[in-house]
Amino acid sequence: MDLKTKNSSPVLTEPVSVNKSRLGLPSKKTPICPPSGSYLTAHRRKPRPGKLDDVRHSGWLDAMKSSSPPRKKLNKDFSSSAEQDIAYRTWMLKYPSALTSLEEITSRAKGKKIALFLDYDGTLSPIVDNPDHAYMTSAMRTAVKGVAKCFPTAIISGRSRDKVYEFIKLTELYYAGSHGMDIMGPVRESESIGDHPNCIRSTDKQGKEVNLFQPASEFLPLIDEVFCSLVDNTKDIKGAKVENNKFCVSVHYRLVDEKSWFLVAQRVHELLKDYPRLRLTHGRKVLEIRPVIDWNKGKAVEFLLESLGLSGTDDVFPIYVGDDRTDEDAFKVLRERDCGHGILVSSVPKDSNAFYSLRDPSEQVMEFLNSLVKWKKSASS
Ligand SMILES: O=P(O)(O)OC[C@H]1O[C@H](O[C@H]2O[C@H](CO)[C@@H](O)[C@H](O)[C@H]2O)[C@H](O)[C@@H](O)[C@@H]1O
Repeated sequence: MDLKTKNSSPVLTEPVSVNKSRLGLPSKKTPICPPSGSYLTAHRRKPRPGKLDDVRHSGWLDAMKSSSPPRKKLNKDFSSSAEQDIAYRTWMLKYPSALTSLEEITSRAKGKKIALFLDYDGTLSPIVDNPDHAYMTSAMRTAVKGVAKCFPTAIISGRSRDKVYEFIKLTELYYAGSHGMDIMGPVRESESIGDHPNCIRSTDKQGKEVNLFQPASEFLPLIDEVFCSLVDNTKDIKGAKVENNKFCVSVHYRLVDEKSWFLVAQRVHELLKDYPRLRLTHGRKVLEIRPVIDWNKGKAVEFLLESLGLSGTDDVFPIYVGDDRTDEDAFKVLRERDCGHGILVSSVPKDSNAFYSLRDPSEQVMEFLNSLVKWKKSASS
C-alpha cells in the first residue's frame, strides 16, 4: 500500500449535492450534548416525522432483523438442536475449526512472522446487553498478553480507541479504534507512513513515541454533532443507546422492543438525509454511522502491517480473528493478498471471507491464543 502521495488519502471526493454547512462546522442548532463517550437512555415517547416505507425499501429493517439473531431464529429451518448441530457441522466443512486445524495453520506459518489482529466485542469479550459491561475475563487478558509477547498484536475495534484500551488495559498491544479510523502504531523512520498527511507523531500512555493515524480527523466536529442529534432524536425510544466512538457513532437497539426497531431506523435514516458525507453500516444489533471515506478494518490491517515493516514481504503471516460484518473487510484483504488467514468467531453458520472458525470467545478464542503461544514456544526451544 502506497501511503506517500496525497492521492492515497482515504477521504473521498465530496458528493455533488453536499450542503456546505454540514461539512465540518457544528451547526448552531446542535443540541446540548452529554460528554463524549457517554450514553443516554430515556423512556419518553415523542412522535417524530419519518416514513416507514423509507426504512423498509432501503432494506434497513430486514438487515436489522437479521443482525445477531438468536440461534433458534437463525436456524428456523432446523427445528431440533440435533438438526442445528448438523447444520453447524456442515458449515464447518467450509470453515473448519481453527483449533482442530492448528497444525495446518502453524505449518503454513512456519518460518514466517505471524502478526495477530484481534477484534474486541464478540471476539475477546462475549456479546452482552449493555455495551458498557462488555468486560473480558482476566484469563482472556492473560492469553492476549501471552500472544502479544510472542507476535506483534493489534486490536482493531469499532469502539473508540480509548474505550477499547480501558477494557483491555494491555500496553503490549497496538490499538486501532473507530473501525480502524484511529490507529496508534509504531514509529517507522523514513517510510511512507510517517509522510502521510493524516499521520502525526505522538506519544502513548507510557510516553513512548508513536504514530497516530486518523484518516477521518476532519469529520470529528460532524460526528460530535450527529452524536448529539441522535441522543436527542432517540431519547423517547425505550432501550435505545447512542455511543460516541469518536470517528463513528453507534446506535444500539439490542434493548429496544422489536416493535420499535423501525422507529430507531427512521430516526437514523431521517438524520442521515442531511449528512451526505456520512453512511450507515449494520453491526450486531447496532446501526453504525461513519464517514464516507475509503477506509475500513481491512485498510487498517494493511496500514499496521506497513507500520510494522511487515508489508510487501512473503515471510509474513497475518491472522485476523473477528466476529462481525465489519471484520469481513479484513478477512477479504487477507484472502485477496493470499497471505495469512481470517478466523470467524460464530456459533451459527454464516457466510464469510474467513478461512477458519471458532465457536465462541470465552473458550475457543482463548484456547486458540494459548495454543499459538504454546506452539511458538515449542518451535523456538
Ligand atoms: O469491532 P468491535 O470491537 O467488535 O466493536 C463493534 C461494536 O461493539 C460493541 O457493540 C456490540 O457489543 C456490545 C457488547 O457486547 C453489544 O451490547 C452490542 O449489541 C453489539 O453491537 C460496541 O458497543 C460498538 O460501539 C462497536 O461498534
